[in-house]
Amino acid sequence: MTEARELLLSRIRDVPDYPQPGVVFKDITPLLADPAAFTVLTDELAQLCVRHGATKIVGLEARGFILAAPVAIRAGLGFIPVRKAGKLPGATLKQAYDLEYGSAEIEVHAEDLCAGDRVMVIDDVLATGGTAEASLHLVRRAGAEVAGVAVLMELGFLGGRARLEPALEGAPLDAVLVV
Ligand SMILES: O=P(O)(O)OC[C@H]1O[C@H](OP(=O)(O)OP(=O)(O)O)[C@H](O)[C@@H]1O
Ligand SMILES: Nc1ncnc2[nH]cnc12
Repeated sequence: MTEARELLLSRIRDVPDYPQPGVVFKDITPLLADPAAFTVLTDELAQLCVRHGATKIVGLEARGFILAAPVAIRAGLGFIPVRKAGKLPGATLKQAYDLEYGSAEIEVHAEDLCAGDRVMVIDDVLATGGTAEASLHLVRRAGAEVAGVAVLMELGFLGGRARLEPALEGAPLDAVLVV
């Protein structure tokens, strides 16, 4: 493992039985509090966006926002928020999905994405893949193309990559860390 990955891994805290028994929650707040680690991560994700020819960055509420916003600035691209339902004021597209500990709906402003956009979706964790899968459906329903999905951490034992595979339609899924 590279020094950069070791640094990132060391800044992720395992919280057992949160938010429900049997779940090990991957807490990224120690990483966010360390400017060196946060910078390493931002640079790595921004490089992926450039490599995959993205023209817009989508961040997934809420932890995805924290990572995607500095990445968008670093990559020189616009940031588009995908929010939990009921938060965006304009006309939206909405998509329901299941995640490791419940179910939810996400939305995007329909006017924020359009044909010709190549969208990189950024989030902190890929667990079951439900959130990322729903976001890819939103991106395509808005008429845009998927450049890729990039996450800080893939929880390999939950099989999110396999679930996401059909929705990727050949676009890359990059995880900085696989645990
Ligand atoms: O792969 P999945 O099983 O869909 O899980 C991954 C999603 O779960 C977490 O978000 P959560 O909905 O808990 O929201 P938060 O970022 O607001 O804490 C995480 O930030 C991912 O978005
Ligand atoms: N185990 C987990 N830790 C952090 N975020 C998550 N999102 C879904 N599952 C998660």
